Amino acid sequence: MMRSKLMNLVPRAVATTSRQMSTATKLTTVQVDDKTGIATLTMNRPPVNGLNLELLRDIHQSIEEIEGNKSRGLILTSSNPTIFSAGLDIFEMYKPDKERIRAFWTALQDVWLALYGSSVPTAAAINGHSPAGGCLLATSCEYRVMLPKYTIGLNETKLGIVAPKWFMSTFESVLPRRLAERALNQGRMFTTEEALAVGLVDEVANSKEEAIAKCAQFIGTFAKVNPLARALTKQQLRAEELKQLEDERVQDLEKFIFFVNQPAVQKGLGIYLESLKKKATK
Ligand SMILES: CCCCC/C=C/C(=O)SCCNC(=O)CCNC(=O)[C@H](O)C(C)(C)COP(=O)(O)OP(=O)(O)OC[C@H]1O[C@@H](n2cnc3c(N)ncnc32)[C@H](O)[C@@H]1OP(=O)(O)O
Repeated sequence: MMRSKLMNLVPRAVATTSRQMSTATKLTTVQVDDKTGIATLTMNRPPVNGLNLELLRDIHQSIEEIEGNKSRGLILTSSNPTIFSAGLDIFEMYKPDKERIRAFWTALQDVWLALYGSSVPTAAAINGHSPAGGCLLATSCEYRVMLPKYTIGLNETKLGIVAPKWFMSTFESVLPRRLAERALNQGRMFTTEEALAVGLVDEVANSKEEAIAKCAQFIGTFAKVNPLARALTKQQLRAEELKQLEDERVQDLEKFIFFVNQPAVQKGLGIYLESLKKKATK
């Protein structure tokens, strides 16, 4: 999959303005800085950037667009001032529609394969909370800059659900194995400060603009590196995890469908949704 993307790695000419590649009618926007050639992909699904089918499809399309336009890098961020992404939209999994839930999980697989396997350098400007699926998106990138006083982590066990293997291996590609295992079992959410201390994020910034600038600086470190050599190196390092999901996509989908339809899981998701609603009315 990544091999075809490598064809796009011919350096592009740089101009001095920024241009909008996607329209705001979608749940994502892509803005390319023509000075740096770096694309910023912004998630924009109020209220919390819950990853539903449509947002996942738009994220996937935007990543493909960025790959196709020979951008020099991809920065993932959110238009919400306090939330990067609340993770998977629980309404997609609670009392699910039979057809839609299959499309939903397939779209999530597509996004992960495209982002984790992206041929361009990737960074996340984490400008708010980033639980579960939000953490998956951030850790699929090569670099993370986070704003203070937010939280990030894979909290699935706290919801009574189990993160699939590829969520775990993405997490483990960033954190030491022992720490990743403990955090996954605990469903631990790290504060920005804790995330920085353990290496779950690389830097802290005081504003979204600063976070984006730091991400761009990281991407800039590859300016003098041959893009094809860099992409092939990244591809080799990530090949095992990517191949595992590519080979087991159907089984992964069936496993998810079986799991999510278990009465105990449905009950747990219902209780969790109620607790989120109660929190909102307090
Ligand atoms: C079965 C196998 C699957 C394995 C993989 C699963 C991966 C996942 O991603 S599961 C989802 C995990 N996500 C969470 O646990 C996050 C839950 N949300 C929160 O913790 C908070 O909402 C917040 C920190 C993200 C934001 O807090 P705050 O700014 O205070 O906003 P509210 O809590 O008031 O939320 C506003 C609004 O949005 C609804 N909502 C929040 N998160 C989700 C979500 N993930 N899915 C659907 N809806 C969500 C929340 O209920 C509020 O709704 P209203 O009360 O109707 O306004």
